[in-house]
Amino acid sequence: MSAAAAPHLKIEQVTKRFGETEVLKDISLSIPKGAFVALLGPSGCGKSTLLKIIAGLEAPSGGSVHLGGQSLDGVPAYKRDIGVVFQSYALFPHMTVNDNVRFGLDMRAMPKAEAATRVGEALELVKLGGYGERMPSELSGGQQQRVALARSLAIRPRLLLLDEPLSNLDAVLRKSVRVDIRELHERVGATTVMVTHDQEEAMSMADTVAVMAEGRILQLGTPEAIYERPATRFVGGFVGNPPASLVRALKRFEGGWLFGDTIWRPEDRLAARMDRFNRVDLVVGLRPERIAIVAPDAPGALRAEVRSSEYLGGGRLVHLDLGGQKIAVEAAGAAPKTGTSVGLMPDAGAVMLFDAETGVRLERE
Ligand SMILES: Nc1ncnc2c1ncn2[C@@H]1O[C@H](COP(=O)(O)OP(=O)(O)OP(=O)(O)O)[C@@H](O)[C@H]1O
Repeated sequence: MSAAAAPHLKIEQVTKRFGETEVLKDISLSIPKGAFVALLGPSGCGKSTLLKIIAGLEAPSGGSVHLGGQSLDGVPAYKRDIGVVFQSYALFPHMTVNDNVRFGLDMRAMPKAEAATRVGEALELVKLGGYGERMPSELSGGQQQRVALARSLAIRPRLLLLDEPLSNLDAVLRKSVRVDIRELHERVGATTVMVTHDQEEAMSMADTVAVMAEGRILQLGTPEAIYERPATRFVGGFVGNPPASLVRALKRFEGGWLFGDTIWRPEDRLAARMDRFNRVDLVVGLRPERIAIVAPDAPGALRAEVRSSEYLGGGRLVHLDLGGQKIAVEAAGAAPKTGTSVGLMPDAGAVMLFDAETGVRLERE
């Protein structure tokens, strides 16, 4: 491998135990220079622990971490040249914005004039030039988070780690800071690893997403790949807003599948796909935005009963009962009446088929 192609951050077979509990199980991940990677997973899956191991705030039980080709084994956190932004922005309340941003530079005993230039540059980067003399209490939550980012960037880190950077912000600010951080990444190109449990954040900000569960990486890929081709039922049911509905189907006869107490005869091409696996039991993943509501007796439609609907501004999310299983469908126009039967016509190309036992997606490329 040429030096240029070597990964900037390389995590190899990292494990972590706390007493008897193994919270990270054989994690390997290679991240090229300039990438923005999100570690996405539910609470407790080990993503913060992995971030702390990279930062040097926790030691791994096994495996290794290399940055820029150099082993970080035994290198203390402050010597790693890694910038970390935590969810609580942890600004010093009694210090001005300038002094907060300069903090890491003072720790490195940088000459005053050079430090002042760096502070100015970092505040410009986060669009807070002119705010240097303010106290943190005179800034909004989003601005405070940007000061925390500037503080991390001022040291020109080899790696930027973001631990749930938006979770202390309200819903509106969260969306604008999300765009700010992404645009900052486009301009600065700092290699970034962000931890989040919010799939929308991960999918919209990062260019590579690592979906984690129970101490393992289940899938690593672009947001598009993870959305279009989830490796497992867990990933399909975790990403997407709202995520895919996962319904269990039992084969009744060639071309006829039972969902609870409802028989479905999918259109020929889809029926052939489903029959091909010669299984009696499948989990079918259906994306709410890839299903049309049609007449209940339309050929190839699934029959379901409307339970409720939510108005979402641009459309509605209709919740239905499919032979005792839940399914959600995005619909434009008026809400279908609760209690009525409708037909659901999935876009055959977007139907995902999973092994009911292992959860692994069938038809993997
Ligand atoms: N210092 C510790 N001692 C013992 N157990 C710990 C310690 N730190 C974390 N754990 C446990 O390790 C598991 C993973 O924790 P971690 O914080 O990495 O998860 P997470 O995916 O970041 O979750 P969250 O989003 O809730 O922070 C959890 O079960 C947690 O209780």
